[in-house]
Amino acid sequence: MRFSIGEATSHIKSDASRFPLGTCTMSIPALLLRPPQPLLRGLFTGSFHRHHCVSHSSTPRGRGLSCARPLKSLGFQYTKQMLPSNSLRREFCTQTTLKDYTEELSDKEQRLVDRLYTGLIQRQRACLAESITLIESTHHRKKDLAQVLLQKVLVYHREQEQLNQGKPLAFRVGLSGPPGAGKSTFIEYFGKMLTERGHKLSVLAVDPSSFTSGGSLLGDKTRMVELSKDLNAYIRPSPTRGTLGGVTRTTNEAILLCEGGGYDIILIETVGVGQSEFAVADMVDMFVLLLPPAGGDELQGIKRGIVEMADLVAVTKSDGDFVVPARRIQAEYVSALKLLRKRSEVWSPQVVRISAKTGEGIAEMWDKMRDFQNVMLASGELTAKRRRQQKVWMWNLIQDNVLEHFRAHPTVREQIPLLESKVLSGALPPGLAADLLLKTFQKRN
Ligand SMILES: Nc1nc2c(ncn2[C@@H]2O[C@H](COP(=O)(O)OP(=O)(O)OP(=O)(O)O)[C@@H](O)[C@H]2O)c(=O)[nH]1
Repeated sequence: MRFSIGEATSHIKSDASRFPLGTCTMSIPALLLRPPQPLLRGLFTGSFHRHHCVSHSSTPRGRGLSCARPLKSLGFQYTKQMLPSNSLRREFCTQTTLKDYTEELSDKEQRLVDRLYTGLIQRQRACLAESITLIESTHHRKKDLAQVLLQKVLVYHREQEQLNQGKPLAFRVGLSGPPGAGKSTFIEYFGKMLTERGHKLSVLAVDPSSFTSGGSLLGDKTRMVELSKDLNAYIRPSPTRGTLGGVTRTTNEAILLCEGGGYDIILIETVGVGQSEFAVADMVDMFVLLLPPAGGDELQGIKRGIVEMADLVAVTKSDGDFVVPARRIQAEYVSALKLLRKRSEVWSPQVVRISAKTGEGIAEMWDKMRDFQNVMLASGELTAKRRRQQKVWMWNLIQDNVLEHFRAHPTVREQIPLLESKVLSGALPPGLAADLLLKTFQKRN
């Protein structure tokens, strides 16, 4: 009896909620949400064909172990709890072969993926840049190729983490602050300090305005002139494609590529006035907020929620005439943070003062960041946080995908304007309109 991994992955997807966190170790690559055809085929060439998932009569039904090897070689790690019942295991393994419904990657495509992957893990910046461009592509075939590449990188990433005694390969830091807070001046100084200390730093700038303006303000290299010339630093704008899910997906995937490319500190920069920092906070180990030594008015744009997410607040420009206001802001935030709900058992958010002009406080700030990383790692909170983030990431992608499918459904699309106008005019309650649309969607699915 033959079974398909394609079916199996969709099974994992539909049953994800049945496997409680902690009973299974499974990375949830984006591909599970819309397994692209060439991806699946790309993954299963080689070992899959050799370990073809055929359940012979001698194989006890339900053991399902004949599929373990190919799955594992793809980076799907699981424990027995992932296959809790015989029937589930049977379903998992009783399908048609993947080969039957996937086409081959063309030689050219295979060569492209291989070249990017090899270049990436050999730490070639050009290959990293090209790989990120590939994952950002909206072209459907390129999106598929990107997923093949990502899955390869994910497997490599996991191997490297195992070699590193299970410790994360990189420290992921989110950095936010209002316009003019001094983010780029800080990153320039901080980045140089880190590369001089032997680190490899990647700066991914998430710029919500880039979608509408067509440009990338944060990723603009003129903002960090010195750092952009540094061979141990890589600066990259991360366009959002206008959706929160867009931020999550592209940036998350870019993080993975940067880590695969040997960068051990990943800085994700956002402007702290929109929604993107909330998405970014769900993909970093530590969230740092930069605040200028300014009065309430200038900080109006900063959302309260952002302060609550901060593990460290740095008051910038603490030099010259700004020292006094910087001290005042520091004291205000120390008091404010005390009132916030504790988010960690081992870490309380701190407030420091820095100057990227004089360099004062920046080495100390880095020490605090390392302290954070160490205590969070030692307590297990960092690992738990990363696991939670994987789940959030998965659900963000599901939400995005489901909504996209829903809106693209021909009958639903046809009915939306009418039902919307009825809701607007008060002729139909929103709940009923939603039910009607959902029923239409379900009927055709
Ligand atoms: N005195 C002083 N000025 C600073 C410091 N850091 C930045 N500035 C100044 O503050 C202004 C804004 O700095 P940027 O680094 O461009 O701020 P940003 O947060 O990147 O701004 P956006 O690019 O608009 O988001 C510039 O004029 C800097 O020269 C500092 O440590 N001390």
